[in-house]
Amino acid sequence: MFVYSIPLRNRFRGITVREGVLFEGPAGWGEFCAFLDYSDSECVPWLDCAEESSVESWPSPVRTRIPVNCTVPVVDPERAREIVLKSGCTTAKVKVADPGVDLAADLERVEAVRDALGPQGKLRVDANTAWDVDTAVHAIRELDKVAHGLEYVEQPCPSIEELAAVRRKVDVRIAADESIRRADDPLKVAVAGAADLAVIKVAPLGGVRRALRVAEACGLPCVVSSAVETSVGLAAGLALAGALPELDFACGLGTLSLLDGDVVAEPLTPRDGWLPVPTSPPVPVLRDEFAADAETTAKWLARVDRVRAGR
Ligand SMILES: O=C(O)CCC(=O)C1=CC=C[C@@H](O)[C@@H]1C(=O)O
Ligand SMILES: [Mg+2]
Repeated sequence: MFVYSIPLRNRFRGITVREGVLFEGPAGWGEFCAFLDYSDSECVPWLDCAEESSVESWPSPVRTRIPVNCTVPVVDPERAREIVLKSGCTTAKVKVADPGVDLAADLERVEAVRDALGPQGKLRVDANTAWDVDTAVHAIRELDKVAHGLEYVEQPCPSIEELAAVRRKVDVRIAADESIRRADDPLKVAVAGAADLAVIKVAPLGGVRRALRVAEACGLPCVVSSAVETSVGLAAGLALAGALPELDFACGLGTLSLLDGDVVAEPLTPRDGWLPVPTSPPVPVLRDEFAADAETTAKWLARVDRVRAGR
């Protein structure tokens, strides 16, 4: 097992360093990198996903490449513009509503991203559960105006009931993320009519096969998005996107650029907004540069043991 620690280029989701474990099995390499705020029981599907990659081959893909969005963290407008232009992507996802950041700053960031994308580009935002219903309705209307049309808003509020209420009040499509990846039952969202789209992440859903079953059962158009993994974990997300019977939206898998390094020789960095669908996980080159220190290594190995023991 190799425990890695890679700095992020910009603070994202409250973290500045990404950590995780890579391990090899008969079918190749898997990555276990559940965020540290996930409890041991919430980590079980993440470990299942890593094990699927290392012991089983992935289902056959129905496409060879995946369109991806660039991901814009909560940065100033100039940096946001730079990220979009450098990415080569025609779809951008902008993070909004971070703690302590007001709507005016979000509006400026979104305006800069629209400017960089041009009128044809698609622009979506992700509020990561930050708003209540009234705040969401107000913010979405304002953001939609400066964006000259939002493609969708990801997880504006925490609960399914709130998502459904916002969805009834705004014209912008609602995508569910946390309501799927941190839910006891990922299908409740669709049943409640709370979202127009499902964001599916391969690790929290327990691997490619299980995520395909969730996609089919929820019956909503899907966007596959990453958990900010190295190329080893991203490959599983691409295998999922490659195997989905239908894929009508760019996926949030262009996240390698959020990390200041990677563990493979040929990183899964998008070219002109596309990533290839791999048929097996890439083999990492285990360099000292990204090896975690002894304390971090011990922490992750103990976490793997606890998660294994508890399932
Ligand atoms: O969807 C993307 O463009 C990139 C992935 C991404 O935004 C996320 C990955 C992992 C955790 C998150 O908080 C975040 C998300 O909420 O979608
Ligand atoms: Mg999200």
